[in-house]
Amino acid sequence: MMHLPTIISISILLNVIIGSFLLSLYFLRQQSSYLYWGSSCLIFVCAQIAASLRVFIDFPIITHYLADLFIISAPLAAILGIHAYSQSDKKCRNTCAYVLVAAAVILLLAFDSQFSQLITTAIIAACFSYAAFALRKLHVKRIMHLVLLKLCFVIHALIMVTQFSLLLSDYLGLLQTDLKQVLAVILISHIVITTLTAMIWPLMMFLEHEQVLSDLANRDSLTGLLNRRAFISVSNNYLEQANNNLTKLCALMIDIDFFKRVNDQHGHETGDEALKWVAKKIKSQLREHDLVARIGGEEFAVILPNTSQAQGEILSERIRLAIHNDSFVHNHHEINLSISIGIINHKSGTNNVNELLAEADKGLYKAKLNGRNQVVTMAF
Ligand SMILES: Nc1nc2c(ncn2[C@@H]2O[C@H](COP(=O)(O)OP(=O)(O)OP(=O)(O)O)[C@@H](O)[C@H]2O)c(=O)[nH]1
Repeated sequence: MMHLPTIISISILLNVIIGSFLLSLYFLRQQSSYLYWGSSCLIFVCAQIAASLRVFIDFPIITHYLADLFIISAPLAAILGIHAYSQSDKKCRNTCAYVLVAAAVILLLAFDSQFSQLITTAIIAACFSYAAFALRKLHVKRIMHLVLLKLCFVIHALIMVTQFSLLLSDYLGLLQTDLKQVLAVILISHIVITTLTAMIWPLMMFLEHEQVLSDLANRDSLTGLLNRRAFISVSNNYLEQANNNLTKLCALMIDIDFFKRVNDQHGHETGDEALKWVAKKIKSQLREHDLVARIGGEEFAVILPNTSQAQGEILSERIRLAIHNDSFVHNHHEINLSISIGIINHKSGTNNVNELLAEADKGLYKAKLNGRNQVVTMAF
């Protein structure tokens, strides 16, 4: 059997560290989800300290009543944290306050009886079930962390439902056995899983914000493709590798034909949707390690590593046909789009991707002059 005081001490320490970290993030970024989650960790610490005092003092208003209120407040604060992240915490704040006030009144009438434990357990079981449900509102890219968090809440809710059933059976005199051991195991699970939940949340938030910052710096916000700066930086690495390994690499410059007409005839919003559609079409024809970026208004660039000129031409033709043979449909309007492509195969020793793109651009210019909707290959 695990040593309960040791587990409580470790949990208090971890929750103090995580809670303080989240509160300092709140003061730095002024995002209330950090305030709620930080408070949730510190309230849970207060709950553990108040409940642990039962061994030393006989003062149930603190060791039972206050401890129970803290135990209920911790998941309520976590729920507010979830809603604050999806900016829907205003309505939820009142509901949480009502639950807390109702619990405070009911527990005041029964805080020194077995009944208080039943009420506390029922409320936190409901809180954890709701928290798992509320997570659906979070739009995060790291699904794995979200699944883990949901799992923690669901397991926690199940543990609390088990405790509630045992306590109720005992209260009604249906059980002949001593519940002490089982309740101790449930208590340990409650402490461990709360601490685990407190650890997953900041990790998920941290990685999520890193992703947002990285996207802001490296991605085109309309299409989600790389922007010019990130594209040039990664392409130069690809070029260096191609030179070192003596492998072939192709660069493509792609431009949508007569795109001004799309904007003029259907409006800028339709033009934006058309850009997204073309970006998707281009990406759908590429391999995972090919690079694609939107480097200008209606201009895209592609780098194909480990690709010979013949392979690059086949792929360019595939991209062109994917757009030419399909129609972009928006607001019930069917719009036929086409693209022109300039392609160049790199010459060993070329170490600046801008040189390659300039050559591919010459091919693109020729394709436009020749009547558009075609691929033109350039050679060094
Ligand atoms: N909707 C939308 N339009 C854009 C964006 N960036 C550039 N454009 C438009 O793209 C059009 C580009 O037009 P042009 O450079 O004249 O070329 P084009 O009409 O595509 O003709 P060719 O390239 O010669 O075939 C302009 O009307 C720009 O306003 C954007 O982010 N969204």
